[in-house]
Amino acid sequence: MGQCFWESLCTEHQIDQDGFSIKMSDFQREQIGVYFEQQNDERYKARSLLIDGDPNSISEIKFSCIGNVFDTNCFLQGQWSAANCFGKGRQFYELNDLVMDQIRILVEKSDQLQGFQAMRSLGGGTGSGLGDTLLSKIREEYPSQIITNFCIFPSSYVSDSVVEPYNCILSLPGLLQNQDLCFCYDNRSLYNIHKNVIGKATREYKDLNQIIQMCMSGATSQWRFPSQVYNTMRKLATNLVPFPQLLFINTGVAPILHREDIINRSLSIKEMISMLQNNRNFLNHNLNQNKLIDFTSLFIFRGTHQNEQEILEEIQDQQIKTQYYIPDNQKVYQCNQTFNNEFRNSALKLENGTSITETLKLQLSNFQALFRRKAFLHYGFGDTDEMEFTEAESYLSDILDLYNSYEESFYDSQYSSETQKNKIENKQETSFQDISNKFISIEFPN
Ligand SMILES: Nc1nc2c(ncn2[C@@H]2O[C@H](COP(=O)(O)OP(=O)(O)OP(=O)(O)O)[C@@H](O)[C@H]2O)c(=O)[nH]1
Repeated sequence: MGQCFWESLCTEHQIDQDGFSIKMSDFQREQIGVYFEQQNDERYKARSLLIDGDPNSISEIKFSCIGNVFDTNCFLQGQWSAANCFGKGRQFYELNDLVMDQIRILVEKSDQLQGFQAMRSLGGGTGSGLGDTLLSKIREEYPSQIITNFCIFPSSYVSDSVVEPYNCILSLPGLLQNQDLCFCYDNRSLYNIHKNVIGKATREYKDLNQIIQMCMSGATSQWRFPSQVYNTMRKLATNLVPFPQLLFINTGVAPILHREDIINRSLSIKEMISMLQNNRNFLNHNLNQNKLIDFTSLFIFRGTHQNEQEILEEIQDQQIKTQYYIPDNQKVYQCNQTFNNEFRNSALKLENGTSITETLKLQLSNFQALFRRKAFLHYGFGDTDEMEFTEAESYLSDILDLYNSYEESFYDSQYSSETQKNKIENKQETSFQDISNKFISIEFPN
């Protein structure tokens, strides 16, 4: 996932395998310092650390085509894997200090720190456990900085490890306490997208990651290229997260087609918006589409600039089914830089709303199916005791209740405003009063 992301960045900013710029345009250069640091020899180095318990996946990146874009100090690895266990991932004590030292060095090298971006999977022991420890250490040392997470949610469709729901749920309390924004990519939905939309049932990470690559490249494009809309991590986080703790972002992608079909195809805005209305194009599927509400959303269009007013009108026209909890909290950002320099145009919808709940509910029920039977606990979960399992379970249940209460309050307020409206209309008929402005009041739950 990390490799895909950095490959995209190198392609879109015209950086070659050794870190040299190849005909970089001013547009591509202007914000390049956000992700790359220019060395004295003109080469660009990624501002990144690659961390793992065991050396295998790190070696893969080190010897890949983008291996030279990373500084040798960026690769931080232990000697063994966390064996799919959250508690063991938290016990990589020797890595903690190493990583924090390198983070301090990277922070010192930056002129204007925007925040931290983490990429990890929640199903394995290292991504969940070590990720949890490191992010809480970062929060402790840099409390005012924004922390953005790009997380993969596990699925039995893709992985063979049965204890992944434990790791995922155990890592959620830390995620909610220490982070500001979390982009969620559900492996079950990614598998379904490949099977149902592209027509190729695959469990191969390289296939699943192609869609993730498009999402991550798009979601970070407003920081990487000159932009007026949410051009820092903080602006994106403050505008996409209206309620603390409801910080999970779902992503819709258009187009999702065979790569060969996409490259030479130009899609109209209307076609892309229509694709983004379809639940099948989201990285967290939710079948309960009619009842969903959006708190906030950002549409990102990549490719040739279009008239923004027309885009907004098209969104309004097509979004008959989507319900908005907060009025006017829907923004559009257009980026001339195309995805990977190969798509003519593409679009994303970053959405904070109740569509994410299906992924969370599924993880919770998979966790409960194991935990009720105390299954696999005898393998030992490192320093994690049963109380921590129970607390993590109730933490997520509370979050789901919160989503539910927002949904209910929205539909209650809609119902009461409908009743109000009917009353007003009845009154109009009899008294012929001119009521020009009708306001809909929205009640916020406690
Ligand atoms: N989509 C996608 N999922 C991945 C990828 N790599 C791992 N996963 C998923 O992430 C989970 C396991 O993560 P790993 O990265 O193998 O585990 P880890 O975090 O290194 O932890 P340990 O192996 O226990 O040390 C499983 O659910 C995998 O299906 C990837 O490149 N793409």
